[in-house]
Amino acid sequence: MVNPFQLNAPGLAHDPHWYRKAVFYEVLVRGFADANGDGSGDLSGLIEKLDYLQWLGIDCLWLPPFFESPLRDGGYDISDYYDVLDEFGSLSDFKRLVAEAHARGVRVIIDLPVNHTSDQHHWFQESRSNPDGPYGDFYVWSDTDEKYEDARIIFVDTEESNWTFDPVRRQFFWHRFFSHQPDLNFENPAVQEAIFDVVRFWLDQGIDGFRADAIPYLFEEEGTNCENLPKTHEFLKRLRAMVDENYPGRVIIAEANQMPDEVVEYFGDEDGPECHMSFHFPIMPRLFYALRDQKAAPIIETMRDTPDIPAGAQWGTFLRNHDELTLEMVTNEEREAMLGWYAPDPRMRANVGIRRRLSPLLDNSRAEVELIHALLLSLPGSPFLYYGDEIGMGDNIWLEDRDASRTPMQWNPDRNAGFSPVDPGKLYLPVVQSLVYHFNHVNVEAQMATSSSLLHWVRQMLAVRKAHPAFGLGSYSNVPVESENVLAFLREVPETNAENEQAESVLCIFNLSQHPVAARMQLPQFAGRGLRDLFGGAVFPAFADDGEITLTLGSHDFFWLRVRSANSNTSSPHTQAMPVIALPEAISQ
Ligand SMILES: OC[C@H]1O[C@H](O[C@H]2O[C@H](CO)[C@@H](O)[C@H](O)[C@H]2O)[C@H](O)[C@@H](O)[C@@H]1O
Ligand SMILES: [Ca+2]
Repeated sequence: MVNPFQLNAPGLAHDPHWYRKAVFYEVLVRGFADANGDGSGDLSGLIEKLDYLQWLGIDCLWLPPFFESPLRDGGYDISDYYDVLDEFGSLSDFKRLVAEAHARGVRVIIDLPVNHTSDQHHWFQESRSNPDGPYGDFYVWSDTDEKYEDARIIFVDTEESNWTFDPVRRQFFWHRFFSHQPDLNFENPAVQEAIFDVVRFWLDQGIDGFRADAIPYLFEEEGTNCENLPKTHEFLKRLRAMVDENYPGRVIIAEANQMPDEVVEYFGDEDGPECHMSFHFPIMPRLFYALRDQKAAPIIETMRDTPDIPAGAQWGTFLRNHDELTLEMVTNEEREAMLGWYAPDPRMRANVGIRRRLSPLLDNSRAEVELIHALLLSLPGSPFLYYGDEIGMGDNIWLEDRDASRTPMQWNPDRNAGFSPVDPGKLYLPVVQSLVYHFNHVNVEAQMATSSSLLHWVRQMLAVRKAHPAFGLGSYSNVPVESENVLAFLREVPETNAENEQAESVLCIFNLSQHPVAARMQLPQFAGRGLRDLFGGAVFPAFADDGEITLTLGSHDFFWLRVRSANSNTSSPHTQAMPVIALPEAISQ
C-alpha cells in the first residue's frame, strides 16, 4: 500500500540553535497508536506514525514519561527510571524510535520527572523499611507534619497536606504532588548522583534533550515557600555543565510554572547557564483571556513583563498540553473570568485550571483556533503543539482528572478511530464520540482528503514559520495601534546576527475582536516601504512617507507581513513565492 505521508529521509542537520527555531509536538505514547492491539498506544505504533509527523512539519517530539510506572499519574509516577513500561514496548523499541525519527529529521526529547518517584519505586520501598540502609535518606522524612508550612498545596483537588504518614517507617514523608509520589531528598548527594546517572543513561540512548518536570520543587527550606530555592539553581548549573561537557547540542527544558521574574532564573546566566529553554507559563492563559476580552492589553502587558533571556536561550510556548490549562499565573480576577468563560460546567475544572482541549475551549470556532495558533506561532518562543489539536480533536469531561484530554488519537472513521483494532471496551480510554467531535468526522484521514481542513492549515502555518527565521530567532517589539482590539508586533532579524541568517522584519497583526477593525500604526523607520503577505505573497499598501499605515482586518483576522527592502519594485507583487509544500499522493490529485 502506498504511504501517503512518505516524503524523504533527510536525517538531522547539524544546527546548534535547532531548539530556538523548532516546532515541538507533544505526543502521549499511550494515546497515539496501538501497534500490538492490546488497547494501549505503544512505541511501535508511534514509529508507524512518524511519517505523518514528518509530513506535518514538526521538528521535535516530546514524549511524556513512558517508564515503568503504576500509571496513577499518567506515568509521572515512575517506579523504574531505567525500564520502559511493558505495555509501551522495550528499550530497543525506544532506540528504534529515536533512530527512525532522526532519519526523518525529527528530534526527540523525553520527560524526566526527578522531583519525585512513585511510592512503588524500590528506592522508596527500601527507604521506608530500612531507615539506616543505603536508601534510608533518599526521601524527605519527618517525625512531624508541621514543617515547611509555607509551601502551598499544588493538587488542591485531591491533597490536604504535603505530608503523608507512612505506617511502615512510622514517619511522615514529603510530597508536592499526589501522596503516592514521595519527593526525593535532594539534600542527599547520593540522590543527586542517582539522578545524574538517570540523565546520562537517557542521553546515551540518543535523545536530544529532556523536559525537567516540576523543577522548582527539588529542595525544601523552612521559612520559604519551598519553590525556586538557590540550591535548586545550583543543582541545575551542575547538571547543565555535565550535559554541555558530555552531550553538546542536547537541551534541558525547565517546567517551572512560575511568574516571569522567577522563571527567567531557570536560564541561569553566562557564568552559570542552567536550562536552554523554559516554558513561558504566564503568556498561555493571557492568549485565551485576550480572545474572550477581545483586547490586546493582556498580551502586551505580559510580554512587557517578560524579562530578556540570555543569548542562546529560548522560551517554550504552548496552548494546551497533557495537564489542565493552568490558571496559576493569572490574577484572581482573571481566573474567575476565565473559569466563567471557559469552564462553565464544574466538571471542566481541575485543580487551579481547566481540563479541556483547545477546540472545545474555543467552542469549535475555526476562526479562533486559527487566530490563537497564529499568535502562538509568531510570538517569541518555540511552540509546543499537543497531539490531536492539529485536527481539532475534542475531549471527554466525563473521564477523571486530566484524562479528559488524553483520549486516543483519531486517525480515521474505522473502529476505535483507527487507533487500535482491539475490542472498544479494552481501550485504555474511550475514543471521543461526542456529537461535535465524533471520530467519524474529526480524524486525520478525512482532513487529509479536504484541502481546506484545519490539518492542512496548520501544516501550511508550520511551513511558513520555518521559512522565516524571524519567528524563532528574531527580536520582539510591540507596535502601538489605535484600536484596543488589535495586537501588532515586529519580529526582526538584524543585518548582522550571530546565526548568519538573512535579515528580515515581519509585522504581525491580529484582530482579537469578532468585528472588523481598521488599525492605524506609525512606524517611521519603514517610511515609504512596502509590505508583502507571507502566505499568498501579495503586496500590501506601503507605509506613508511619515511611516503611517492603516490596515483593515476582518473578524478574528490576522496578517504576517514582511517589510520589503527600500529598493524593492512594488509593481511586481508575486516575485517572492510562499514556501511550496509537497502534497502527499492521497490529496495531490
Ligand atoms: O508529577 C506531578 C505533575 O508534574 C507535572 O506537573 C505540573 O503540572 C501541574 C498541573 O497538572 C502543575 O500545576 C504543576 O505546576 C506542574 O509542575 C506534570 O506535568 C503533571 O502531569 C504531573 O501530574
Ligand atoms: Ca499496544
